Amino acid sequence: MEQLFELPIQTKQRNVSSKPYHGYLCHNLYQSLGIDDATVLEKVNDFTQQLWPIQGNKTTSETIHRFSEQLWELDMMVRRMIMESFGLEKYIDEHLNSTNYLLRLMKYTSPPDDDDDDGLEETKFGLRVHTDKNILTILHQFQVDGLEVKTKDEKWIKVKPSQDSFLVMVGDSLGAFLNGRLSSPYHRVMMMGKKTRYSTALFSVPKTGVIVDSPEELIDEEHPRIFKPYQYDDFLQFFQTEAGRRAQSPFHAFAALSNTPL
Ligand SMILES: O=C(O)CCC(=O)C(=O)O
Ligand SMILES: [Fe+2]
Repeated sequence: MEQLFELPIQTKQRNVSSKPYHGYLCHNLYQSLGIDDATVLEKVNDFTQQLWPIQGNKTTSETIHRFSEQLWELDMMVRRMIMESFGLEKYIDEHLNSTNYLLRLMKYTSPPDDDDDDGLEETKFGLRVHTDKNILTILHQFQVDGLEVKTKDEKWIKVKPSQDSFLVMVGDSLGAFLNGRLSSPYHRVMMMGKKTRYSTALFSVPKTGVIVDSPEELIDEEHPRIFKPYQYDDFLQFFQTEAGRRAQSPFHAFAALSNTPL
């Protein structure tokens, strides 16, 4: 991670993707590199080739690929368990095959010194409050904490850093697929101390063209359909619009069939 982020900004900016928000991102304390289809070695090689055009970087490619493959296994295991717990066995294969994987490597620098307390919160945001838009996210924060998750009763929980544990987070698209049986939690990153923070996230993302729709087993009189069927890329497009960016819950603004916030 250190080696990647030490590269000059012009180099990191060569990490581009055809999908919005899938390449290099940089704002305030946050920087992030994105690797589309990180479970496919050739695609990881394309990424390292973007950064090191002459000879690529075999060691980095292999490390990223091995890491992604193991997280991919975990992602599939968790999704399988979730589907089984809702009696959706017959959809498991189709569901597991309906996603690609985006790996994000993230670096957060420590906030500037600020002795007076005014406006302090603002400067400490590593990542603003959001829900993930995809299916499932497998997060890892290595040594420095910062990730906070909001509970249903509106309390912020700090996630303790751990070298050997991962956090599994439900995304909007899994919530929609399950007709609201699980919901995507709001979360954010707050940078408090003086240390640089590194984290990683593997996102399972609906493939282009796949319609995210709830199985009929999850829809009945007691559980009416909450979201319209949609294509993930259309949601990303919406998120790029003014209305999408301004909405408190962009996903709700895009796909909810009723106006009552969840
Ligand atoms: O860095 C983290 O721990 C969280 C990252 C995150 O929430 C995201 O990339 O969606
Ligand atoms: Fe997130």
